[in-house]
Amino acid sequence: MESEPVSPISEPDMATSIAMAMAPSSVPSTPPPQPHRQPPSSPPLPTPTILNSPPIDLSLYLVTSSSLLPPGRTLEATVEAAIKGGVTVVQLREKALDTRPFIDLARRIHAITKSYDVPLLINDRVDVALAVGCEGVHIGWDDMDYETARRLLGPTAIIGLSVSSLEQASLAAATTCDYIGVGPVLPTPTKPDASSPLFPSGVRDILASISNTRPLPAVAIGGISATNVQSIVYKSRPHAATPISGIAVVSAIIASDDPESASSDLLTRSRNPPPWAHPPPSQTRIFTDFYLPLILSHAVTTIRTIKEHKPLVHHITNAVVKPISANVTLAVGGSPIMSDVIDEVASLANISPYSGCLINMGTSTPADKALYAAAISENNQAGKPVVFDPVGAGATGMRRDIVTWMLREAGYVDVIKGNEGEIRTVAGQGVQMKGVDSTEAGNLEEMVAVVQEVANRERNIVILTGPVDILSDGTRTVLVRNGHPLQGLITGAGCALGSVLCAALAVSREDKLSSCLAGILAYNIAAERAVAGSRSTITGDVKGTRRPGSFAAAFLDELYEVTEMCLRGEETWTGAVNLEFR
Ligand SMILES: Cc1ncc(COP(=O)(O)OP(=O)(O)O)c(N)n1
Ligand SMILES: Cc1ncsc1CCOP(=O)(O)O
Repeated sequence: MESEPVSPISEPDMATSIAMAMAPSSVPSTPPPQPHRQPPSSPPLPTPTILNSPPIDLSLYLVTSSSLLPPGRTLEATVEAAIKGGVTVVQLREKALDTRPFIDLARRIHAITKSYDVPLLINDRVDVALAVGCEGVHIGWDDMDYETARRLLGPTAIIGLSVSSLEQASLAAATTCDYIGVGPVLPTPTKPDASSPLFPSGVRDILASISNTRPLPAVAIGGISATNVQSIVYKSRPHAATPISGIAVVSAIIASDDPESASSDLLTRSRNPPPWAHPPPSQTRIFTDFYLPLILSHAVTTIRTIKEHKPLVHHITNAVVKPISANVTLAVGGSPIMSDVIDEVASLANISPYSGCLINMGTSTPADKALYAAAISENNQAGKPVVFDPVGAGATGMRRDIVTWMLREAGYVDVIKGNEGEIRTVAGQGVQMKGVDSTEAGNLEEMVAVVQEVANRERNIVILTGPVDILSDGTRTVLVRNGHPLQGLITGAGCALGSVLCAALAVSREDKLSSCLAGILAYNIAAERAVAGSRSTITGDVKGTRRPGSFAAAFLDELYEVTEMCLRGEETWTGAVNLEFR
């Protein structure tokens, strides 16, 4: 923001400044003709001025749209309630209004915003801003060009520009605009003519692209609601550049029956770091061979903590894998519950300090989206982990749509676990899968890159399971070469790993990658021990197996044995680990 005071613009001056601005800046302009005036329809208004505004607080930016008001509510009452709830900027965006009623409405709204010291900006219409004397405008690339708007409004008016691409970001950074509105973040019915959604990772790329030239204050806009705001703010945060300064919303406030609470809820959620946030990379365990003993010792502690706290694992999963998932959860010390009832998700998310939710879309239908959204939202709010297994993600268009919706709109998932085809689908690669088995056999280096890319995009943990399991949080990556091919012959062995990951995260969330690694190591080494045979601490027998039926039972036994060892503080089983750090 520039801080020079500006002299009030009187009406004749306004006409002069419009004419000057329209003329090429190098050509001296002749005095404009006196504009034709209509008789005022109401008593004369005070001379309009563009105020000398203090630096703008973009935390919660309300954009209006009277057409979305609930029946019986006025825009004036909604704006006032929203300001009481914490709105820090108001933009009047009334596409259907002609100039006269637009100016009249703007004057009424300005009287309210001024009394709360909240800036009022006008969407698109520099003439309306000048007529009303409010604090500025928001303009897009089809509206009046920035330089002209600035010349008309003066140096201290607030002018925001829309940014929907890297190119527009660089054009905006070359101006002296005060902020940018970056969006649409998500698809939104409020602006049907909007360009393609950027999603949080696109917002992040835009912020990063201007961070070295002019790191402009930015608000994210488009499809933001109470359920996704924390996830959007979190995922759109660049690692090494200025984050967004706030969020801009239309329907989440304007269409609400209680705009004051809707606003205060949005503000609180957008300001508070989400309970599921990762610590920054600088505060997480270093993953190198040198630290292997520490990493393994942490794995043992994590598993022991599962046994001690018996976390509740709420499974929203497919019928095929429910028995093995429940048995695996019990073997590692967790407490399984299978429930697909939407009314239960809030209670289950809050029933115990140690719980988590596993969403496995093995037999999903679009009707399950409401259940998934509620489960994610409740667990996000409770700070409980959500593990997502996009089973068969690439098999059909319906599954691809559910995955896309889950990751973009439903909230935050801490872990995405899948086979190669599923993770490639999540990455946006058009993989056609047969049934729910992975059909691709890409090279390892490329798969590592895909896992890292998705983890970085989603700001979470991504696990690709296969002959080599690849885990990444976007910064640290581990390859696990433990496990046995017989795991692939047991229905649900892949899905039930999700139960262990969820149990591990339910008891230990400070370093989610380490917790997931603990779960995978115990799981895969149990499989190896089931094949090789180990001495039972109960019967003293040593019995290995090479056949799937007996493997299923032996695997469960070994999972129990390995996790019981952890409870006793024994680390010997970790001698079998075969890890590679990237
Ligand atoms: C804060 C904010 N950001 C972006 C927009 C979109 O503006 P624009 O591209 O001019 O589209 P319309 O709003 O005119 O449809 C905005 N209004 N506010
Ligand atoms: C004006 C605008 N610009 C980009 S998206 C959008 C509309 C946002 O509306 P909502 O908050 O209801 O999704």
